[in-house]
Amino acid sequence: MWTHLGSAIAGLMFAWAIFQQYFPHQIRDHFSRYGQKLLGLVYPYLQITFHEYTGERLKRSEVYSAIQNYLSANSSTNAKKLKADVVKDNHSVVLTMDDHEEVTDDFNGIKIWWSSNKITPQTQTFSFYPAPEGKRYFKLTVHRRHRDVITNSYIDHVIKKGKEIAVKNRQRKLYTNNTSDQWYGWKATKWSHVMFEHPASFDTLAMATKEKEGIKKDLKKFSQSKDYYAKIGKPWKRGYLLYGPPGTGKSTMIAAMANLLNYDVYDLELTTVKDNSELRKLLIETTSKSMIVIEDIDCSLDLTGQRKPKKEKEEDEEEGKDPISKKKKEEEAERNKSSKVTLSGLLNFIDGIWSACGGERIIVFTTNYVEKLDPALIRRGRMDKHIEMSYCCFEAFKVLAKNYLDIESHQLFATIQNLLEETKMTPADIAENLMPKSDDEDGETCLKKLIAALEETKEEEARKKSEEEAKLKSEQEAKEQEQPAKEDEKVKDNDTSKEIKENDLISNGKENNSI
Ligand SMILES: Nc1ncnc2c1ncn2[C@@H]1O[C@H](COP(=O)(O)OP(=O)(O)OP(=O)(O)O)[C@@H](O)[C@H]1O
Ligand SMILES: [Mg+2]
Repeated sequence: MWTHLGSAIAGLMFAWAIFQQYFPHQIRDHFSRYGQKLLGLVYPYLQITFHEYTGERLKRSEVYSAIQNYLSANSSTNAKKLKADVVKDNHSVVLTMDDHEEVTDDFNGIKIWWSSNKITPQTQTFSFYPAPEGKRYFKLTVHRRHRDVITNSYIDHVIKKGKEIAVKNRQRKLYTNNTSDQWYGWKATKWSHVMFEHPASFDTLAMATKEKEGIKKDLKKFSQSKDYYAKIGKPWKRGYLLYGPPGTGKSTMIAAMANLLNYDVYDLELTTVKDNSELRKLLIETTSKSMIVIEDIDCSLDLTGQRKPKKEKEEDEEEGKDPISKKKKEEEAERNKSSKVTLSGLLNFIDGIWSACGGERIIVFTTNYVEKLDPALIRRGRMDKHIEMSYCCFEAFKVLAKNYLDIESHQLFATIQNLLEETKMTPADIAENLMPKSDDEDGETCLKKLIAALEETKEEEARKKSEEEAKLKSEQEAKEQEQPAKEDEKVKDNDTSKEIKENDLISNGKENNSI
């Protein structure tokens, strides 16, 4: 019976195809409605299509991408024709279904057919531009009696699994913003990117264990709190302020954070952003699961909203000598004249309505001078967590010794611990000393080298301290010497003014008498 029904359907479909091809469209239109209905009565299958591009702005459909990922995982054993895409460090190859291929899937015993299709546009005119790509879509076919299972749970299952596969396959990116004159023309992009391949992790980050664990916990909690943020009615984002002297690991920490959460990084150079509206356009283009980083925020924007290019002082010295750098500097100054990213613009970006688009974002500011920042910029709620990156403590040193020398304990550690408590050395300097410079430098030699460097720093600090104390003392003495001299002058001044007053009185009296 099923074979008869099958051939009847095939016959009907064939007749339908002939009809579509040879009859004028007026007649076709007239019959098509009835034809579809008739076919619908006997055709026992349900078909659902998922197009690659949807909406007027031709945004690539997330559902389509998820299905593509899901099917790639299933189809490589199933489909006969596969397409190869190279992903992740250009090393691994992901196979996806080729156009016009069909695969089957099984969901709780239900058989589902998936086909990948492409509608190629028919262009008759000659054009210099490459022919537009066809419109791709996936078609799901299943028996009608499973309609509820498919629409209620199977499609959700496919999308969820597809997204998980995407996260696993994803090669993360490091974006930097382009200047707006690069935003126009062919292939205009607001952000350029390279693959994000920084090796830093929380394991290799040198800092006190308790603090480190606290930050890791905070980040993990944030990334799993989608529902919580929705419940309290706040956009799903969190601000981090990293502050501390140069070389204490602020940039390293950002890389470790991105690696922990598997996020992209948008490194926003504010000095090249013309105004608030440009800033908004840039940020709207950022995707979720990302970190937006503004390094050295104190150099990028001053409190009045006037822009200051980075490393201005260093360039000033060079500028006089070199005509090229002078020209560059003039151009930069010209650009900055028209730059109007203001503090309020930046605050809007942090907590404005549109900053919530997409969600799951971490905003990080770094600075060497936290005291220079406007309190409005860093108040809790905007920069939710303030992290001080400071000079190397013993716990941080132990991480570095393990990373650089594979040493977890050593008799010299006690000396190093004492010295670290008495001196201020950044993890960057410690790391530099611990790194073997030649093959014959073993772990112990490097530790001794570090001890020597720490002792030198300690002496230097002591010398500076005593110099400062001597300076303070001499200033104090100078002040004290000035004091009696001033008081003498005051007394003298008082005497003279008394004399003048007395003289005035005498002369006034004379005048009065004369009247
Ligand atoms: N806490 C740390 N843990 C591990 N390595 C560190 C740490 N701090 C510094 N380093 C090492 O020192 C180098 C410089 O550190 P990093 O660039 O992170 O410092 P920074 O605080 O961002 O400095 P700046 O304020 O100048 O930007 C890094 O490449 C890293 O190797
Ligand atoms: Mg840095």
